[in-house]
Amino acid sequence: MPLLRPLVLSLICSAFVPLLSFAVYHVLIAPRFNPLRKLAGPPVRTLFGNHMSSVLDPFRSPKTHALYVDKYGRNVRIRGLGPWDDRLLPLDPVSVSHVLKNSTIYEKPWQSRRLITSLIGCGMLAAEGYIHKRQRRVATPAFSIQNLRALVPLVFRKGNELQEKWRELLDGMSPAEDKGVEIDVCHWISRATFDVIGLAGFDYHFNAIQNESDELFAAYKEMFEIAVSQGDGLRTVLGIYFPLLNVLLPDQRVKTVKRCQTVIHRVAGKLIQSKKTRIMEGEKSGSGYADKDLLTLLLKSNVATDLPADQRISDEDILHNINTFMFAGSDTTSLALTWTLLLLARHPDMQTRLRAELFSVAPPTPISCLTADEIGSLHVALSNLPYLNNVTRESLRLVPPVHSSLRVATQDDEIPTSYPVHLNDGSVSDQRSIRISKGTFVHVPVEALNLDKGIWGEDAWEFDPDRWDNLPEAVEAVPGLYSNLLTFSAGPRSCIGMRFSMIEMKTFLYILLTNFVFAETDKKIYKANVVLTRPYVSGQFKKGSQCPLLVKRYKAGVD
Ligand code: HEM
Repeated sequence: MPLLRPLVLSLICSAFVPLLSFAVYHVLIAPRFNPLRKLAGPPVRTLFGNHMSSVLDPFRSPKTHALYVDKYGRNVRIRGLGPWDDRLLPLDPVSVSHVLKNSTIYEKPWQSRRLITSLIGCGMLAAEGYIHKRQRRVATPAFSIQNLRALVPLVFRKGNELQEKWRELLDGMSPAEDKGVEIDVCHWISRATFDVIGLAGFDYHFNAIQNESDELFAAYKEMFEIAVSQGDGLRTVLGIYFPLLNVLLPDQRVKTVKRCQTVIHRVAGKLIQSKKTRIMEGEKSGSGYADKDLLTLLLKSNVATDLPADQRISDEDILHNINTFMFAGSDTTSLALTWTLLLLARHPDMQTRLRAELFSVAPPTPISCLTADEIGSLHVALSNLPYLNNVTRESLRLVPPVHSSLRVATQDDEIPTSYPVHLNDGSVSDQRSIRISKGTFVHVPVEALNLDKGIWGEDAWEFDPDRWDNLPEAVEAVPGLYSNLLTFSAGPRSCIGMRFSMIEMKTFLYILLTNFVFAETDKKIYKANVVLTRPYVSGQFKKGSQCPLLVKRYKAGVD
């Protein structure tokens, strides 16, 4: 026994010394040689002080970004989690564009990928490199304009079902003084977008507008709520760095995720198998299989004869991507719609103008009686309405559901700049690039570029759909998959579902605004970034995201 003690001590010492050296090197030495240190940036007052909440909290971030541009220029050094984590915050459109275009150099950090993978599997959101490329290639045909057109009738159907449900709610209550009935539009639209993505994604009826009892719906909902819950942050972080901990000592969060995943695996796995069988039977009989949901299209694209065998993806990957569409495609769209309705409630004149434009293309027949062709024509008419287009773009500019994103440099790089670079010593350099070393985090500022007064003009923080008829020239430099906005990101990792969400947004706006009038309640609604930018009622954060609005039936001439 006495002999063991020195042995244990020496073992501890031999583990402790390398660990300490590692920490000292990364915390105190390596940061001194980080080229980012040369850039100007806001001061850090304590050893573990950081700028995360100033940059990420949408209540503060617009002012923070404006102040940074003013004081430190358009490429700013900010502090991440600790002294080892100096990050680049590029507010120069050329620099942001470089980061997003070069997705092999600037990858998503392994920490966020591991967290996403632990919930929904390694689908397109989490995968990198060759695996991501293969998945994106298989999924791209499913999102073509032609294939999405086939999904339009089901979006109309669900929009109409929501409208009928709200009518029932209004009929069941007697609104005082005809002001309208308070409805949490955030909650209801989220149920409807879940229904849409269930049907469009894999032909599955959640029926969430009617009730929330479906087993698969409950599993997805619970898992996504865990993803956005504050929970025990430290335990979650430890689980990311030491995944074995989740296996050996699972906490409540890990157990719940496991339970949800078991349901999803069983129900969605069965769906995948039955679709595969039907596609094969269709091929054998020569009659084909005509369903147009994303799962069918993914499966077909995966067996297409022009796709080399090594480019195909497994059934497991297919399931992970269906999970990914559910995760990436439901809350984002419902939040975009919720924010648009809130903005229109705050600007009744714009709501009236938009409603008039929507009525100008409304067919005389109720939606439930329209043929597929008539719905197709209505969809085309809606796509071409200029004010609807302006309102949608403006809302997506002003409140992008994805507030910002993160990338990490996988190699040393030079990032081009188009504005003078402010340096740490107070000087301003006209250098045309900045050096980034491997391992540096880059904050992708979606909201910041969308709201930049130097780009969009002094009224950039206001809701003004008409701005889109006369944009400042500087807007052209902003990278973006959609209308020079970073809302759907840009480059090879931009949003694959952008067109689909536009169909959903415009259809729902058409149906809801031609049936109802929306007004604000006296509750104050504010934005908070909880994975996505969500509405909360002031003083009721613990109740979760909500957006109560006064809703009443539209009556011609009483608008
Ligand atoms: C208003 C609605 C939406 C917004 C604002 C939005 C926004 C975004 C953004 C900003 C990204 C890039 C994320 C990053 O770089 O970290 C992204 C990626 C993605 N989105 Fe969307 N999205 C929306 C709707 C949808 C829909 C409806 C779907 C699917 C049906 C979808 C599927 C995806 C997928 C799969 C990715 C990952 C793409 C890749 O990495 O290759 N999104 N989205």
